[in-house]
Amino acid sequence: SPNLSTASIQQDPSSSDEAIISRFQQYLQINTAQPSPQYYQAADFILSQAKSLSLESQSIEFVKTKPVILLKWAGSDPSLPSILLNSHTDVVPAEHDKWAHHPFSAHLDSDGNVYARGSQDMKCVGMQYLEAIRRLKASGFQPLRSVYLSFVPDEEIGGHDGAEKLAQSDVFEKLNVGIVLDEGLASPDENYRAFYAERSPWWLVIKAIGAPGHGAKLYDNTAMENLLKSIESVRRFRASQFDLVKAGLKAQGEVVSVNMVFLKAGTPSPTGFVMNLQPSEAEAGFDIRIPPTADSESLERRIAEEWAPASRNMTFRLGQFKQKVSVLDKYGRPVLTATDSSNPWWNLLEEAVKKANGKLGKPEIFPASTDARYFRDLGLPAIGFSPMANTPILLHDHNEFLNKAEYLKGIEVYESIIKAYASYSEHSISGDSKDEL
Ligand code: MET
Ligand SMILES: [Zn+2]
Ligand SMILES: [Zn+2]
Repeated sequence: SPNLSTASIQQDPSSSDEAIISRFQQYLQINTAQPSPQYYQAADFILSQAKSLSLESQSIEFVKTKPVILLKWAGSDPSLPSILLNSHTDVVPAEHDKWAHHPFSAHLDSDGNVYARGSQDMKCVGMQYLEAIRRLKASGFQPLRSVYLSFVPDEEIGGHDGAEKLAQSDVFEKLNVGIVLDEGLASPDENYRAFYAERSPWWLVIKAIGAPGHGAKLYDNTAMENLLKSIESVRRFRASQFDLVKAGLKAQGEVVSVNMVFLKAGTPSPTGFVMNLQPSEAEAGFDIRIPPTADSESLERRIAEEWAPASRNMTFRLGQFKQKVSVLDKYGRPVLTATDSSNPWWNLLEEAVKKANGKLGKPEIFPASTDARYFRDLGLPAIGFSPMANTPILLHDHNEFLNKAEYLKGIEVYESIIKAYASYSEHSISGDSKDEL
């Protein structure tokens, strides 16, 4: 009702800090860890939240058992491009016994820290969108543009059955999205971080073969020796890239990262491995991340010629995770979201964060990968942003947590952003121009 006083808003029990944190905890307590996420439990929870907020909702299974939840807060002018607030529902696994608190207990400690897998990556953001809408609704705000929320599965395993399917669907096309917000990273200092692009993942496996032989014999061309030469070469390259970061010349997102993530070799025996036998095969796996502006062809040559040369009996595979490295979207335009006055959504975000008393650092390239790439590939502007300042970066780490006060502050920041975005009345924006092509 328009006569609702501030006092009566504050009396609404669902808007108390305790109720807000309790809803965050409930979402975190749903075990959506890969490889067997409880997607239906998460869907039920999100749909119940949507109902309490009177948002329109649908659950779409582009792939069976992997629901995408799509919520809508209808704007008064449906002809204007809409806002999409995206978040993923899955989380990476956690080693329970290495955490101070069970990773799905969402334990709130005496400092106000909420411990849980997903507290930073990125159940916080999904719930903050909803809480910001709760506050905007309570204040009587009416959006001009429609605001959509997508809760998507499988981001942590590539997003192929989640955001990628959504982005390529007819359902998505009908949403007429003009701007996408997706995840960012925590910031240890007082400045929030915002991301306008991201690196592409390549997951590389190199394999060496060589003559097997007695463990006591010194000879050339063993699989292990062949693999070790490659590992040394990868390490030199890694150091050259890391040195640029250490010298302050480049940010993490601006160099090629390569990290060895597995080693596989040896002849198994009941007690471990056979010790007096040099194996005939050895493999190593690497997580590589490539900035959009990098020369990926030269990297591919380096892999073929230096890291896995046929002359050293080596082969390599890049599998389904050789994501394209490109500075261009499907229309041949820059895939990097503009962070200058050519992109009104960027200016609106900057102003809205400031208005909520937040500080924003210089826009960056996201060092890992997010679902935002599927939307940028469509030619849409997408900004990676998770409002967590004064917070150690703990995504994918043990004891991931987010402080209650930071979480609550983030809700105010989103309230300000969603208000600014949903009120923005200009028709001609960078996100629309795809229609002209
Ligand atoms: C390679 S798909 C992306 C999964 C996850 N977000 C990562 O960056 O590792
Ligand atoms: Zn994430
Ligand atoms: Zn992640």
